[in-house]
Amino acid sequence: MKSSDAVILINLGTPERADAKSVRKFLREFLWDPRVVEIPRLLWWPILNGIILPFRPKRVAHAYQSIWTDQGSPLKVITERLADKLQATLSRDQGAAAPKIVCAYSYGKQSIAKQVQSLSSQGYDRFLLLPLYPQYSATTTGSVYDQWAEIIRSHRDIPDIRIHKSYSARPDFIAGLVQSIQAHWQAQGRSEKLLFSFHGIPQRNVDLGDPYEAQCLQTARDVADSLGLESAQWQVSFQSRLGKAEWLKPYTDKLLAQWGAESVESVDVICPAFSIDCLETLEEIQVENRDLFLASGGKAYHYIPCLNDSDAQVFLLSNIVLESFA
Ligand SMILES: C=CC1=C(C)c2cc3[nH]c(cc4nc(cc5[nH]c(cc1n2)c(C)c5CCC(=O)O)C(CCC(=O)O)=C4C)c(C)c3C=C
Ligand SMILES: [Fe+2]
Ligand SMILES: [Fe+2]
Repeated sequence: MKSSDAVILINLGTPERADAKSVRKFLREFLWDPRVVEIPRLLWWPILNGIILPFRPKRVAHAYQSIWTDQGSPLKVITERLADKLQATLSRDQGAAAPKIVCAYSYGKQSIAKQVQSLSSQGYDRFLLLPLYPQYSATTTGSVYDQWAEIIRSHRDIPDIRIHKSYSARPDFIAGLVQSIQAHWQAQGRSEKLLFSFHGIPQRNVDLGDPYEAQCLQTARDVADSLGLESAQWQVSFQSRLGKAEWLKPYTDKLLAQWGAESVESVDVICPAFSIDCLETLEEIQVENRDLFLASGGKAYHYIPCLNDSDAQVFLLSNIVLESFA
């Protein structure tokens, strides 16, 4: 490692403000990425512009308002805080050789290309792109590879840029999740079921070769094994689907409603596809799905936060950084 190394922590991105206009702008860019929605452009354009963008932003802006903080969107606030902590830890341990840590987002402000350009102008010449997606999917990490290829294409003297593809089964990632669940159990007691709710993707993507589902199942199994759980005590599900096509099953909301109706009394939910708490965890899982479970007959529902800027997350990422530049 040398002092001209830099790490770009990459997250999905988020609207600039919690209003319909900002959400529309964000969704227009995000949902137009062919990695995210694989429907042919000629078919997708009228659906996006005629059905989704005129109506969805108002409803989603409401959801964002319910989680917004004085500093902005939780996804951005916590990602930046994590970068600061990682920088402090690496600077403490590596001194002058520590790499510079910054954040970038696939959609919205602070793009990966802009960060590479800004770091290059400051003299940094070796880059690690570190997408904060533990499990690889073409819909998320694949799109970071596309942006990496764009950067390469636009340079004559190509910069040294490496990417970390995934970390779904790394022992330090699994240990971080295990510690977080155990700490939750110590503080709040243990529920009847532990649910691993991952962000969904269309079933078709998996049929065409996306390894995301297999990596999610691996993460969950490794954590459950480390906790010594029996198969009846835990389950995997998939949340946040969009549109009418079939997505990965079982669906989190349907499963929770079914459990409530079947007299499952209490559930702990953790979302290991998300490194950082965001709309999909803080609103959909912590509020919407809690209400659903309780209304269906469940008695207690606990959401276990993402690793966020915890020591376990900083430890995991600093290990990845040190290995990448070794
Ligand atoms: C067509 C759709 C989508 C796919 C495929 C998809 C995959 C996917 N997304 C994440 C992580 C996040 N998604 C977030 C929000 C979000 N996701 C979609 C659609 C797809 N995601 C939408 C439309 C939205 C916006 C909110 C909404 O309109 O419902 C976020 C949170 C952003 C925030 O600002 O807080 C994250 C993070 C993963 C990991 C993933 C596949 C593996
Ligand atoms: Fe998403
Ligand atoms: Fe959602």
